[in-house]
Amino acid sequence: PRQDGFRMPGEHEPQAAVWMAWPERTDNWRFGGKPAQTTFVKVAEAISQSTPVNMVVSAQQFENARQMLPDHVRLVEMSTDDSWMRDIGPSYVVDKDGHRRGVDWHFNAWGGLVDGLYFPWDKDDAVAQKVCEFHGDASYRAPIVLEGGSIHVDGEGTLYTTEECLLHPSRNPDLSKEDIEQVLYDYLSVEKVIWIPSGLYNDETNGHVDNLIHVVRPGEVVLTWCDDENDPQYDISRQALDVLETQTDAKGRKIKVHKLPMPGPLFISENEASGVDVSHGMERTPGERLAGSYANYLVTNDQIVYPLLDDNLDAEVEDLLNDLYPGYKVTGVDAREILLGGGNIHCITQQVPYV
Ligand SMILES: NCCCCCC(N)=O
Repeated sequence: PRQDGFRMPGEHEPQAAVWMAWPERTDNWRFGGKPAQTTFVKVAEAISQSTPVNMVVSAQQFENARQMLPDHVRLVEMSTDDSWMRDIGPSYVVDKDGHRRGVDWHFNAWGGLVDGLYFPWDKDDAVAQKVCEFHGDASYRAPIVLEGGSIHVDGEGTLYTTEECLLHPSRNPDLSKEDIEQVLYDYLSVEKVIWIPSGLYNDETNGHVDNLIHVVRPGEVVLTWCDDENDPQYDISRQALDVLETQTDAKGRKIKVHKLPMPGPLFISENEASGVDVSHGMERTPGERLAGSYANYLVTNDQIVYPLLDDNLDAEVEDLLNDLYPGYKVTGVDAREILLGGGNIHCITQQVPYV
């Protein structure tokens, strides 16, 4: 049903909790998921300085996760297929009277039987409703396949996404661009969708927008930028800039674009690839180009938690984020292990709005 009066708040708005899901899938996380688990602990510890963290974990990993995580991180036993809470969790909407509910998108592991990353994905597809159930919030099944990492909103009617992902035949092949826009209008109360042609080069999610841009505040975004005209990212980022600079947002504002340097380029090493079980959906071969992006950070209450990816650029990015987010705490976490799994800090987190 339409979410009349319910809108998806921006990530910069107050949050009650952030959800994550404990990594253990050995065909996505190398060496039995141990390095990734250590990284997830660091991300959870950083976020929990600003917002309570709930960590979904399997029964099998419960004891280990309990030992590795600080006591103030709450564990919730729940079945999943993998750990991408941005994509399998609910996209929360709120109304003016302090009510909230979750939009529960269909999930098909980033492409289903066309170019999905694993099979099956039914446990992941059930997570959004269970997260809402935990909070005693209603959830609404939306009539399209969509991952939360493929959309960014400003909370004031504008939604940013990529055509590469939302119009990919592996998601909703029977729906037109207009049909998909209508669902976004109906379920998130957005008034304008800004369609960026492609996402980050070689991103296995088919170019999720959260790996290319982030919304700093209404009317202002960061964009992953590359100045090497021989790099495939060069044209992709210029196409995105062209769209962002020629469109206006839902409130008629010109969009201010801040360039974030692209890390690397980064490639998976022999050692890193060797620790992953063989998989039919995910490429983890030595020399594979990694979809690294500093835009894949989480805004959570008074803190920015961003990925440390490239020794030559991390400090510059921290300065940029400090300039863009005055008054926020800016925390970097070494995110190489998350990147090896195909995403980053924004992809492994999902916020619940404070109402
Ligand atoms: N291997 C799966 C990678 C999923 C990345 C998720 C995201 N929101 O970018």
